[in-house]
Amino acid sequence: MALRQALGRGLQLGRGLLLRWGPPRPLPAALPRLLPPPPARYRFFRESVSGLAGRLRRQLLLRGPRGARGLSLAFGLGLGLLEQGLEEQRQAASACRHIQTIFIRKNKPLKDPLSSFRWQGFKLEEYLIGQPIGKGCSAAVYEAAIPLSSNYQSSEDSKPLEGKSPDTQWDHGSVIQAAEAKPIQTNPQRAAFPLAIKMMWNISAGSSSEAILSTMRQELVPASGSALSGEYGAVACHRRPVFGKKKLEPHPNIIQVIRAFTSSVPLLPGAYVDYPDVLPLSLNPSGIGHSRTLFLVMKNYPCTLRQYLSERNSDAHLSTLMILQLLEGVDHLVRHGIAHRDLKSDNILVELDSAGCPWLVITDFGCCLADENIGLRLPFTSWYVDRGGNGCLMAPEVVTAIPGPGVLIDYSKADAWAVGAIAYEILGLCNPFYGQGRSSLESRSYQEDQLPALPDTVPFDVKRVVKMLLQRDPKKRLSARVAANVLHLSLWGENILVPKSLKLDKMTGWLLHQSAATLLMDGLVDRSRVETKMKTCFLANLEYEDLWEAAFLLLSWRNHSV
Ligand SMILES: Nc1ncnc2c1ncn2[C@@H]1O[C@H](COP(=O)(O)OP(=O)(O)OP(=O)(O)O)[C@@H](O)[C@H]1O
Repeated sequence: MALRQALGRGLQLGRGLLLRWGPPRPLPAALPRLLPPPPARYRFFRESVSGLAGRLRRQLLLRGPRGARGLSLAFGLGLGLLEQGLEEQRQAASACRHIQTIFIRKNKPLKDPLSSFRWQGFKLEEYLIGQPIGKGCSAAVYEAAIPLSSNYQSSEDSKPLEGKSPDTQWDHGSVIQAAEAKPIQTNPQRAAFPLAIKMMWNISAGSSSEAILSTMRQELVPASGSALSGEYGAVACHRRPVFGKKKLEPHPNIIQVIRAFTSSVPLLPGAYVDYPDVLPLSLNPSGIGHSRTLFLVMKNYPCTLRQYLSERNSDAHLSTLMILQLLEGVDHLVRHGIAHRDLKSDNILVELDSAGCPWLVITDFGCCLADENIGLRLPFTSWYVDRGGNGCLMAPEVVTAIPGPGVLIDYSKADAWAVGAIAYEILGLCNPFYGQGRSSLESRSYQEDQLPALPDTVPFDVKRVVKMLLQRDPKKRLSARVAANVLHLSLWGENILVPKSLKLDKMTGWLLHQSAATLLMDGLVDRSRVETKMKTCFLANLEYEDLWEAAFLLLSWRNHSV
């Protein structure tokens, strides 16, 4: 029954796609009812996809002013591309736009763990806080739950925050010392604590809510629309831009902060061992922290990318999917005029989808550049200007910049460079910019030919993408979008990437086929699969020029390698 409903929904959405290209040619209304018994299901599914894609293509052909004849013209790469009539290109661009419109709506993150607690979670007292999960330079992160949540199971390790004195509340001895020492959490533990609370250390923001929110505003960039609407932080939603600067639309590969509020600093497990100096006077007579600070509530992820990679060897396909997800996340940021500036494997969280594929989300926006006025071009007028977090993974154009009047640092490809460096870790090697000794490179001074060779098991296209992401010159470097498109085409577009026969109509047909298949997969199999999400991202960001650039690059690399 679920299968039928899903197929019905996929076909309905496909119909929506058809409607956009002209007079509807209705699909047989009885199609979902014709669903054959299980053994034939997948053949039927394949045929449905082909049929739907064929219909989509025919509608597109019929719609153009010059009709099908126009599209039958050869559309090649290189010179051939230049000779094409504008009309054909316009049609392809229009097909991309229409596909994009449909998939943008579908490119939503999964339900957050507090979606059924609309009016809850805006006060620290509502949470049950468990053990520390990790800490960085500016915060400690704890597992958490709202006690009434349906999936909460009481745990001996946790006690409610309210009504306990700091001294009796926690077992200070059972503290996990550092993020990297923590093994990947087991499922029962995470089921008891579906949330993670990040408690910022406040040593310079004062104790008023406004000052805290303003000073720590970068942390709020990935906050959802309702995250700040609680009374406790005394911040109304309409004032959000003052604190959050740019509003970032949700994305499957970007963390969602689902609640954010200020509160008094409580004594949490491990505080005296892990961060005694940043505690307020009331908790530690020699502490320099303020009594109030910012709390951010997120989904609790099982591990960071660093932890995941230290415990598992991923095959080439999974590794490519991981790099692709980071590129999709970075592209989303660039589109919103935001640079993360602190990408590293500790700032990427991982969970597994239902097929066991790692799902990556970029987190920790504390160092990001997200300014309405300057966008991605930071005036670098003195050494006091903050250039971001992670010195080792600072792109060459950022790390070598010299301040002066009128100097601007362009961050539009800086995060893409960091993805290139992290790709080494994903592909099973050490990050070339982390190591010590002679084998380590510095982003300030390395030459591209010094980059370590990637193993033979890494697909050729992936090797080229990594190399092109690590180009010193941002003009020669791939943008996150084009790099992502190259990987998408490499992963699922193999049959259209035939030199000399790459034609416009073939590409458009392939896109329509992918659209129909993704719509059906989304409803039919499991929408929380990484592969389906990635295809949705690809189709939601479809730009004709970027796609051709990616196809052209791929073919030219392959031609040169022969
Ligand atoms: N939502 C989450 N789910 C699970 N673990 C998390 C989550 N958020 C953070 N962590 C863990 O806490 C650690 C520290 O978090 P985070 O990087 O946000 O802190 P930070 O102080 O801002 O770090 P940095 O030193 O990079 O500025 C992470 O490396 C990770 O191990």
